[in-house]
Amino acid sequence: MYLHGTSKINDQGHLEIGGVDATKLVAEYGTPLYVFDEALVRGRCREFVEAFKASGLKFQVAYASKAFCVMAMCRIVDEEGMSLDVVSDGELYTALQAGFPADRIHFHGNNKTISELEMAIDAKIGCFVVDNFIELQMLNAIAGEKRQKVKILLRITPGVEAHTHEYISTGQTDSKFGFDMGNGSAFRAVQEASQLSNVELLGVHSHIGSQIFEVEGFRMAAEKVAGFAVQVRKEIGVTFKVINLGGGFGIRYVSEDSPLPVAVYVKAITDAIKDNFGSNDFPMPEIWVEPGRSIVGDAGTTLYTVGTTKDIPGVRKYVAVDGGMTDNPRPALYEAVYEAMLANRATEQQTEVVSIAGKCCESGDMLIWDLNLPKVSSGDVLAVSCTGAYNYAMASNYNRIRRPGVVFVKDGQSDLVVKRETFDNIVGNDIIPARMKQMSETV
Ligand SMILES: Cc1ncc(COP(=O)(O)O)c(C=O)c1O
Ligand SMILES: N[C@@H](CCCC[NH3+])C(=O)O
Repeated sequence: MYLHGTSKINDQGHLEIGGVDATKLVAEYGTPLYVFDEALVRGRCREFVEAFKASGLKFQVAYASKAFCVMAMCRIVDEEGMSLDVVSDGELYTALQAGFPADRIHFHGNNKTISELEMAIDAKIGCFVVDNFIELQMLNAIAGEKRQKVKILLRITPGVEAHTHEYISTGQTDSKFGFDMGNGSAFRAVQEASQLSNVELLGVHSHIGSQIFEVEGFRMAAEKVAGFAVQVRKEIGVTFKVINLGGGFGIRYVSEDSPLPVAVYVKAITDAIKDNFGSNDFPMPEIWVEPGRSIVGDAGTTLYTVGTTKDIPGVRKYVAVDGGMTDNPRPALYEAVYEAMLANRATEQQTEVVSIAGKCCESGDMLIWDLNLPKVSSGDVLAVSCTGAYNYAMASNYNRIRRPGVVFVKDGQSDLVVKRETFDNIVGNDIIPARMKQMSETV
């Protein structure tokens, strides 16, 4: 398993993260457990901020909180001086409860409800990323009722899509998100927005995909957005002050993955903006990005306890852990691949190939296929790396399994930042109608 950030193997032959022995974390907090390497998270935030500073452009780095949104994470993002992107009232509420400055919050989403818009306007958030014409009119109307003028970006689909390792230039992009540039709706959206009295159009936003390993797609997107900006300035006299190029920067899930250093992605983006805008007699816009996975992905490790095994000679050995698709749905959803090791026997020779099964009542609940490990026993601690993004965030209570706790580790210290769910959490919202209580009492 690739050792990320501060992870290392200590003198006891155990995995250690943030200076804390994984077996100690298991003894203290139980399993499954999400463990975050806080120094790695902060380091990534700083890499983005420093790289943008080096460009000399005005910028905002907004952490895409959909990747992992809990109050302690919002505190880190605030302390690192970044902005925060939310996509629902739940994420907005989490940020506000954590004391995140509202004016650095950006609100995304293709179907924001009236109450979400009201909540965000009341909180005086920094920017709405408007996705469609209905939202644009709704936002203008609600802002008017509240006697406010709100800042917006328009989300446009520039016709560049990243399919992990390659990019396609599509004419009319088939996407549920945003205003299409190809069919003219992006242009109409700018016309419409610029005439509304309760919105201030700052510029446009585009997001081309996720887990991207090259810079080419960002360059293509910057080029197309710049072309659009120039056209808009010429034909309707509207000048974009902000260009947001979204997120999508790739991380190393498995040893074969080779993401670029953050500074390389950022330089490519800022160079593309400088090239395309500088050469078109256009005032240099502010550049915003929204990294999610690349801030938290490889900082997360999930610790599990090994339970049962099933050996089918000549076929496969299944090793079951006490979590699975409920805490990490990505293998089942996307065939995502992960690396893992025995955290309590990290230096032992790998002698068998096993497949890691979850505990859900579902054949598809497999975390890792064909993993080399030392001979595994019940009670061993399995550490799966790179589970920081879209794991806790997408966890579920399928089979009424309680969501794990989350711990931040740093400099030999561990802090619980999300408690493990309790049985009360599981039944807490259930209601037995009175007539059923009466029936059971009469039986
Ligand atoms: C609009 C938008 N911004 C930012 C992100 C964050 O992407 P990533 O986690 O790949 O950086 C996403 C998710 O893909 C997104 O849809
Ligand atoms: N949830 C996805 C990424 C979606 C990003 C949101 N636009 C994942 O786990 O990789």
